[in-house]
Amino acid sequence: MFQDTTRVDAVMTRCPVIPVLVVNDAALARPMAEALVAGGLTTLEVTLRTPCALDVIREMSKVEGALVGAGTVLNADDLARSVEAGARFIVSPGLTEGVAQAAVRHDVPLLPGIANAGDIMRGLDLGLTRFKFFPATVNGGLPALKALAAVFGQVRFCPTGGITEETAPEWLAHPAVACVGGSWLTSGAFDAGAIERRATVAATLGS
Ligand SMILES: O=C(O)C(=O)C[C@H](O)[C@H](O)COP(=O)(O)O
Repeated sequence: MFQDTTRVDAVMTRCPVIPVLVVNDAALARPMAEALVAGGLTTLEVTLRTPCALDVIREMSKVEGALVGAGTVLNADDLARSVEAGARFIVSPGLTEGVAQAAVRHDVPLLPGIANAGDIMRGLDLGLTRFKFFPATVNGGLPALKALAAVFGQVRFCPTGGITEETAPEWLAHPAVACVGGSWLTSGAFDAGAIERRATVAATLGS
């Protein structure tokens, strides 16, 4: 299997931060996406962790400038439903052959989660070189990523899990880190102004 690295890189390098979104109310999808895009974050990961997630993907995809993908994709069915709803990239917490094959079948960029060297080696065997490092902070943090990056020179990462506005810059400073993911942009009660302000800060991190 072969992954078109250029397409995954296009997803990973648009913005330094990918907001990881858990949206419980589809009515909030558009205003939330608009606030993030207004702040400069245009790559949006909608987790399939709420019943309305596919509707959220549909709604957010209507926002001009937004590149909307699906997160928490656990199997080939999740992936197919996400693509059908309009997801333009797929993020999974771990790496399975089923999800990797489905991404090739549906011709959609995939960012699968890895946690160790063995995961990365299985990914390389499947033709993958771009991974989400998950859960990043509890999994050894930046020292662990540095150790993995030293071995796998061709690999690029999107660390996710436990990263904050304060800690994102130290991750982004590592050359193997293309972007980071995080839920801090939209945490708390919905507040479009606060989301836009946080996005504005996040959009310039690492530059
Ligand atoms: O559902 C997924 O696939 C995930 O990516 C899990 C978490 O939503 C992210 O790891 C965000 O973690 P925090 O920024 O620490 O809240």
